Amino acid sequence: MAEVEAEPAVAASLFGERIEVARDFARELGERGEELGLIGPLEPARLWSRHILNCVLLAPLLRPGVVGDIGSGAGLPGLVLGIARPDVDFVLVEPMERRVDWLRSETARLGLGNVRVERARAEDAPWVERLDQVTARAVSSLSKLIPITAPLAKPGGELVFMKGERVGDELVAAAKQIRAARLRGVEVIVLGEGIVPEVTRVFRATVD
Ligand SMILES: C[S@@+](CC[C@H](N)C(=O)[O-])C[C@H]1O[C@@H](n2cnc3c(N)ncnc32)[C@H](O)[C@@H]1O
Repeated sequence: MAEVEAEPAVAASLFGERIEVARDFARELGERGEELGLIGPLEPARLWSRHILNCVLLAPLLRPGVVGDIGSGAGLPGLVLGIARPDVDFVLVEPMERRVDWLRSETARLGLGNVRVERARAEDAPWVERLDQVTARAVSSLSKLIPITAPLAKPGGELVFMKGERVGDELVAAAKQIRAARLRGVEVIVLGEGIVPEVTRVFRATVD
Protein backbone atom coordinates (compact mmCIF):
# COMPACT_ATOMS: atom_id res chain seq x y z
CA MET A 1 0.00 0.00 0.00
CA ALA A 2 1.52 3.33 -1.05
CA GLU A 3 2.05 5.97 1.60
CA VAL A 4 -0.46 8.71 1.97
CA GLU A 5 1.65 11.69 0.97
CA ALA A 6 3.79 12.78 3.94
CA GLU A 7 3.91 16.50 4.59
CA PRO A 8 1.69 17.53 1.65
CA ALA A 9 2.19 21.25 2.29
CA VAL A 10 5.99 20.83 2.34
CA ALA A 11 5.85 18.68 -0.81
CA ALA A 12 3.74 21.30 -2.57
CA SER A 13 6.17 24.07 -1.64
CA LEU A 14 9.22 22.06 -2.75
CA PHE A 15 7.71 21.01 -6.10
CA GLY A 16 5.79 24.23 -6.74
CA GLU A 17 3.65 24.03 -9.86
CA ARG A 18 5.13 20.57 -10.64
CA ILE A 19 3.49 18.93 -7.60
CA GLU A 20 0.80 17.10 -9.59
CA VAL A 21 3.45 15.50 -11.83
CA ALA A 22 5.36 14.43 -8.71
CA ARG A 23 2.18 12.92 -7.26
CA ASP A 24 1.57 11.04 -10.50
CA PHE A 25 5.13 9.60 -10.40
CA ALA A 26 4.88 8.68 -6.71
CA ARG A 27 1.53 6.96 -7.25
CA GLU A 28 2.89 4.85 -10.12
CA LEU A 29 6.09 3.94 -8.27
CA GLY A 30 4.13 3.11 -5.11
CA GLU A 31 1.71 0.88 -7.01
CA ARG A 32 4.13 -0.87 -9.41
CA GLY A 33 7.63 -0.41 -7.98
CA GLU A 34 7.76 -3.52 -5.87
CA GLU A 35 6.37 -5.86 -8.53
CA LEU A 36 8.87 -4.42 -11.05
CA GLY A 37 11.75 -5.00 -8.62
CA LEU A 38 12.52 -1.28 -8.38
CA ILE A 39 11.97 -0.82 -4.66
CA GLY A 40 11.79 -3.14 -1.68
CA PRO A 41 8.54 -4.25 0.00
CA LEU A 42 8.85 -1.69 2.83
CA GLU A 43 9.34 1.32 0.55
CA PRO A 44 5.82 2.01 -0.79
CA ALA A 45 4.74 2.84 2.77
CA ARG A 46 7.48 5.47 3.14
CA LEU A 47 7.86 6.68 -0.42
CA TRP A 48 7.35 10.38 0.28
CA SER A 49 9.02 10.63 3.68
CA ARG A 50 12.15 8.63 2.86
CA HIS A 51 12.58 9.02 -0.89
CA ILE A 52 10.66 11.68 -2.80
CA LEU A 53 11.06 14.53 -0.31
CA ASN A 54 14.74 13.75 0.28
CA CYS A 55 15.46 13.78 -3.43
CA VAL A 56 13.64 17.00 -4.24
CA LEU A 57 15.72 18.85 -1.62
CA LEU A 58 18.57 18.74 -4.16
CA ALA A 59 16.58 20.75 -6.72
CA PRO A 60 17.78 24.21 -5.59
CA LEU A 61 21.43 23.07 -5.86
CA LEU A 62 21.10 22.43 -9.59
CA ARG A 63 21.99 24.98 -12.20
CA PRO A 64 20.78 25.25 -15.77
CA GLY A 65 22.85 22.96 -17.98
CA VAL A 66 23.16 19.17 -18.19
CA VAL A 67 22.94 17.05 -15.04
CA GLY A 68 23.84 13.34 -15.18
CA ASP A 69 22.21 11.12 -12.55
CA ILE A 70 24.28 7.96 -12.15
CA GLY A 71 22.53 4.72 -11.14
CA SER A 72 19.03 6.23 -11.22
CA GLY A 73 17.29 2.93 -10.45
CA ALA A 74 13.63 3.75 -9.88
CA GLY A 75 14.33 7.42 -10.75
CA LEU A 76 15.80 8.56 -7.43
CA PRO A 77 16.84 11.27 -7.61
CA GLY A 78 16.91 11.61 -11.44
CA LEU A 79 13.20 11.54 -12.26
CA VAL A 80 12.22 13.47 -9.14
CA LEU A 81 14.66 16.23 -10.09
CA GLY A 82 13.64 16.06 -13.75
CA ILE A 83 10.08 16.74 -12.59
CA ALA A 84 11.05 19.54 -10.18
CA ARG A 85 13.47 21.32 -12.55
CA PRO A 86 12.06 21.43 -16.10
CA ASP A 87 14.64 24.17 -16.85
CA VAL A 88 17.53 21.69 -16.46
CA ASP A 89 18.41 18.83 -18.86
CA PHE A 90 18.98 15.41 -17.30
CA VAL A 91 20.74 12.28 -18.51
CA LEU A 92 19.86 9.26 -16.39
CA VAL A 93 22.62 6.62 -16.57
CA GLU A 94 21.53 3.16 -15.49
CA PRO A 95 22.93 -0.22 -16.59
CA MET A 96 20.01 -2.55 -15.70
CA GLU A 97 17.62 -3.15 -18.59
CA ARG A 98 14.49 -3.45 -16.47
CA ARG A 99 15.23 -0.18 -14.70
CA VAL A 100 16.05 1.53 -18.00
CA ASP A 101 12.67 0.37 -19.38
CA TRP A 102 10.92 1.84 -16.35
CA LEU A 103 12.85 5.13 -16.54
CA ARG A 104 12.07 5.50 -20.25
CA SER A 105 8.41 4.65 -19.88
CA GLU A 106 7.95 7.06 -16.95
CA THR A 107 9.84 9.81 -18.81
CA ALA A 108 7.42 9.41 -21.73
CA ARG A 109 4.28 8.95 -19.60
CA LEU A 110 5.02 12.05 -17.53
CA GLY A 111 5.99 14.08 -20.62
CA LEU A 112 9.48 14.97 -19.35
CA GLY A 113 11.04 16.48 -22.46
CA ASN A 114 14.12 17.49 -20.41
CA VAL A 115 15.07 13.90 -19.48
CA ARG A 116 16.87 11.23 -21.51
CA VAL A 117 17.93 7.78 -20.37
CA GLU A 118 21.19 5.99 -21.30
CA ARG A 119 21.72 2.32 -20.60
CA ALA A 120 25.32 2.25 -19.39
CA ARG A 121 27.59 2.03 -16.42
CA ALA A 122 29.19 5.34 -15.48
CA GLU A 123 32.63 4.06 -16.45
CA ASP A 124 31.40 3.20 -19.99
CA ALA A 125 29.13 6.23 -20.39
CA PRO A 126 28.74 6.70 -24.11
CA TRP A 127 27.95 10.38 -24.50
CA VAL A 128 30.33 12.99 -25.78
CA GLU A 129 29.08 16.02 -23.91
CA ARG A 130 30.55 16.66 -20.49
CA LEU A 131 28.20 17.24 -17.57
CA ASP A 132 27.70 20.43 -15.60
CA GLN A 133 26.74 18.42 -12.52
CA VAL A 134 26.69 14.75 -11.60
CA THR A 135 24.24 13.37 -9.03
CA ALA A 136 24.01 9.91 -7.45
CA ARG A 137 22.23 8.25 -4.54
CA ALA A 138 22.92 4.85 -3.00
CA VAL A 139 25.26 3.73 -5.79
CA SER A 140 28.52 3.14 -3.91
CA SER A 141 30.93 4.60 -1.39
CA LEU A 142 32.72 7.86 -2.22
CA SER A 143 36.03 6.08 -2.80
CA LYS A 144 34.44 4.05 -5.63
CA LEU A 145 32.01 6.67 -6.87
CA ILE A 146 34.45 9.57 -7.31
CA PRO A 147 36.82 7.85 -9.80
CA ILE A 148 33.94 6.77 -12.07
CA THR A 149 32.01 10.05 -11.98
CA ALA A 150 34.61 12.84 -11.88
CA PRO A 151 35.71 12.14 -15.50
CA LEU A 152 32.11 12.74 -16.64
CA ALA A 153 32.07 16.34 -15.37
CA LYS A 154 33.25 19.42 -17.25
CA PRO A 155 36.10 21.41 -15.75
CA GLY A 156 34.31 23.52 -13.15
CA GLY A 157 31.48 20.97 -12.99
CA GLU A 158 30.20 19.57 -9.72
CA LEU A 159 29.66 16.24 -8.03
CA VAL A 160 26.49 16.35 -5.90
CA PHE A 161 25.90 13.04 -4.14
CA MET A 162 23.20 12.11 -1.64
CA LYS A 163 24.87 10.29 1.22
CA GLY A 164 23.98 8.55 4.46
CA GLU A 165 24.89 9.30 8.05
CA ARG A 166 28.38 7.82 7.61
CA VAL A 167 29.45 10.35 5.01
CA GLY A 168 32.17 11.59 7.38
CA ASP A 169 33.81 8.15 7.46
CA GLU A 170 33.44 7.86 3.68
CA LEU A 171 35.16 11.22 3.23
CA VAL A 172 38.16 10.11 5.29
CA ALA A 173 38.38 6.83 3.36
CA ALA A 174 38.22 8.66 0.01
CA ALA A 175 41.05 11.15 0.67
CA LYS A 176 43.26 9.57 -2.00
CA GLN A 177 40.50 9.53 -4.64
CA ILE A 178 39.58 13.15 -3.84
CA ARG A 179 43.20 14.18 -4.45
CA ALA A 180 43.54 12.06 -7.60
CA ALA A 181 40.36 13.54 -9.10
CA ARG A 182 41.60 17.07 -8.21
CA LEU A 183 38.37 17.96 -6.42
CA ARG A 184 38.15 21.30 -4.71
CA GLY A 185 35.64 22.95 -2.38
CA VAL A 186 34.74 19.58 -0.87
CA GLU A 187 31.86 19.99 1.57
CA VAL A 188 29.01 18.13 3.22
CA ILE A 189 25.70 19.98 3.33
CA VAL A 190 22.72 18.94 5.44
CA LEU A 191 19.42 19.78 3.77
CA GLY A 192 15.87 19.76 5.07
CA GLU A 193 16.46 20.15 8.79
CA GLY A 194 13.15 21.06 10.42
CA ILE A 195 11.40 20.79 7.05
CA VAL A 196 11.20 17.08 6.13
CA PRO A 197 10.98 13.93 8.29
CA GLU A 198 14.48 12.74 7.29
CA VAL A 199 17.32 15.12 6.45
CA THR A 200 19.45 14.70 3.33
CA ARG A 201 23.25 14.78 3.53
CA VAL A 202 24.96 15.93 0.37
CA PHE A 203 28.60 15.55 -0.63
CA ARG A 204 29.45 18.41 -2.99
CA ALA A 205 32.75 19.15 -4.75
CA THR A 206 34.00 20.94 -7.86
CA VAL A 207 36.02 19.15 -10.53
CA ASP A 208 39.06 21.11 -11.73
C1 LIG B 1 20.92 0.67 -4.73
S1 LIG B 1 20.43 1.20 -6.31
C2 LIG B 1 19.98 2.89 -6.02
C3 LIG B 1 19.04 3.39 -7.06
C4 LIG B 1 18.58 4.85 -6.84
N1 LIG B 1 19.66 5.78 -7.08
C5 LIG B 1 17.99 5.03 -5.46
O1 LIG B 1 18.52 5.81 -4.69
O2 LIG B 1 16.98 4.37 -5.16
C6 LIG B 1 21.98 1.38 -7.19
C7 LIG B 1 21.77 1.62 -8.67
O3 LIG B 1 23.03 1.95 -9.26
C8 LIG B 1 23.17 1.23 -10.46
N2 LIG B 1 24.63 1.09 -10.69
C9 LIG B 1 25.48 0.27 -10.06
N3 LIG B 1 26.76 0.43 -10.52
C10 LIG B 1 26.69 1.40 -11.47
C11 LIG B 1 27.64 2.01 -12.34
N4 LIG B 1 28.92 1.63 -12.32
N5 LIG B 1 27.23 2.98 -13.19
C12 LIG B 1 25.92 3.35 -13.22
N6 LIG B 1 24.97 2.79 -12.43
C13 LIG B 1 25.34 1.84 -11.57
C14 LIG B 1 22.43 -0.07 -10.22
O4 LIG B 1 22.03 -0.72 -11.41
C15 LIG B 1 21.26 0.41 -9.39
O5 LIG B 1 20.14 0.76 -10.18
